[in-house]
Amino acid sequence: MFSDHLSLVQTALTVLFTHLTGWIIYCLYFHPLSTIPGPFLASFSRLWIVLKTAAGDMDRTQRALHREHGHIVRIAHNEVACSDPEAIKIIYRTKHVFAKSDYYDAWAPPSSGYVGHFPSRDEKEHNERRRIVNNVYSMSSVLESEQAIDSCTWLFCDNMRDFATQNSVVDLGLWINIYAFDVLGELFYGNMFGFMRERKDISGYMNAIDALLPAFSIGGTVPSYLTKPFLISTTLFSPSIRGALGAVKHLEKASQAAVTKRKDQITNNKDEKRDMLRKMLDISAERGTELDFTDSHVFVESHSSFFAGADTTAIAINSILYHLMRNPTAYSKLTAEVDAAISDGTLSMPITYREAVKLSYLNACVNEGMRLHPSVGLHMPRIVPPGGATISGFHFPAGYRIGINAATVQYDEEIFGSDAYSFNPDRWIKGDALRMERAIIVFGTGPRTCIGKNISLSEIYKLVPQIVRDFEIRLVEPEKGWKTTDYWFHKQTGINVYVRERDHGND
Ligand code: HEM
Repeated sequence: MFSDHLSLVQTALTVLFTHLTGWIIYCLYFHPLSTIPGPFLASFSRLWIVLKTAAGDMDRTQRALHREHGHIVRIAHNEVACSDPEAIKIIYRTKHVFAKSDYYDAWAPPSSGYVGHFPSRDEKEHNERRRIVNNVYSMSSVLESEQAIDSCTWLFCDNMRDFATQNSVVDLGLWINIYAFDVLGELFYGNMFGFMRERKDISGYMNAIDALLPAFSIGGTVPSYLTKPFLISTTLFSPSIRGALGAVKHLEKASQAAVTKRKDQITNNKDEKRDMLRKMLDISAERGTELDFTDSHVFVESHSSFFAGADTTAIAINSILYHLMRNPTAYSKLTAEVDAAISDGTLSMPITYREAVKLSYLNACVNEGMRLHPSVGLHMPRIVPPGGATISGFHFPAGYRIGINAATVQYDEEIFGSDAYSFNPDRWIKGDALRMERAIIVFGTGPRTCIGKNISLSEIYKLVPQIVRDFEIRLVEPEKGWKTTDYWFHKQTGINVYVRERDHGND
């Protein structure tokens, strides 16, 4: 009896071993991607990409891999990372698109309807749904709410003044983050959520996003049949994920209540604000039936902006300010440019977006801060469409995954020069800016490019010069770098600063 069991186990192990050996040999020598270099573990499984994503430093890992192997690296048996600037226009093209891969399924809410712009993988449906709201996100539409952004900027500066008087250490990263949440509250609900007023992470929402990001990033990289079980088991076994989901639910309820309240005010003619929420409610009221754009779509649109838009914007602003603090020459040049523009009247107070974008050195600092530390630090995977594609000299059959990480392509030394790893805003003034711009994918590109880009740019171009004008900020421990974690959002922590209010006398 015992020996029967033993031989059964032996047979099973032999079958397993033979199958695994056969699979590895196939992947290494006969698979369509077999000639592409990369880590051994990645060549026959998805284990490498899962483990490296879980480590939270894929940006550095991928840069090292591309330095070693070139533009094309196999990061799973069926997936490739590409760092070739020339490939951007192929992989993220607008016609015969490379659809989003199943990575994005992990980010989709459990829903039978449209899952939202970001996770949607049905390119046709996405295109139709996005067209309904595109105008609401245009720069002219966002700037109709410029005063709302100003009110957040004033509150931010008031708090900084307080800290300056107290000479206390400020966690700048946290403050920029809560600023970005409050701006979205103003734009999408006509009300700040009160993060800055309360000086805290309301309902633990920021912590909730931090807890969910690793689960979604890893859930997207495991084989697709494991995505759901992985997400369910993390919910069951991780108290922090359960807590995070509770916080998200809480904010969802608050958002729903805000939408309902606004609708009531509109019905009673007590609402004159032309913010994003109002514009979307108007679309729903006027053409909702024809477009199938109901209040619940409006709610998803507003709520998902919180998830997608606050951290990303904060990461960009943090990167610009952090690099300026570590590069005193650049910081002084920017301060001089802003001061001069205020003195000669080309920049008003409060600083307007349209005036700020005309400042060349500010532009250079913004571009350089987002180039060196893109807010999304993982590659954006797509599926090679029918017919296949030739990219960087390799032919890829249909169905395989390929993507580019902004944190690799934006370090390309051919394009950005041998100092591509350094913060050097002057490259945007002295170098070939158009050529460099073509290699920048901070906001993605093609049909899935970021819908909230104009919101972020207006925040960045208004807040950064305002801070530079009103304050002098310096790192508490300049020799100590920030800490970063890369779970799609490439977040920084440890940007502790001293703030001093600048004295402009009578100028
Ligand atoms: C500096 C700030 C931001 C950065 C760097 C950024 C980055 C990106 C990137 C790289 C993508 C493309 C992802 C992909 O192709 O896989 C994207 C898409 C998206 N972003 Fe942003 N984002 C920012 C701000 C915002 C804001 C403020 C919002 C909302 C208010 C937003 C909402 C979205 C949405 C909904 C998508 C999906 C678009 C689609 O597929 O149609 N983002 N973003």
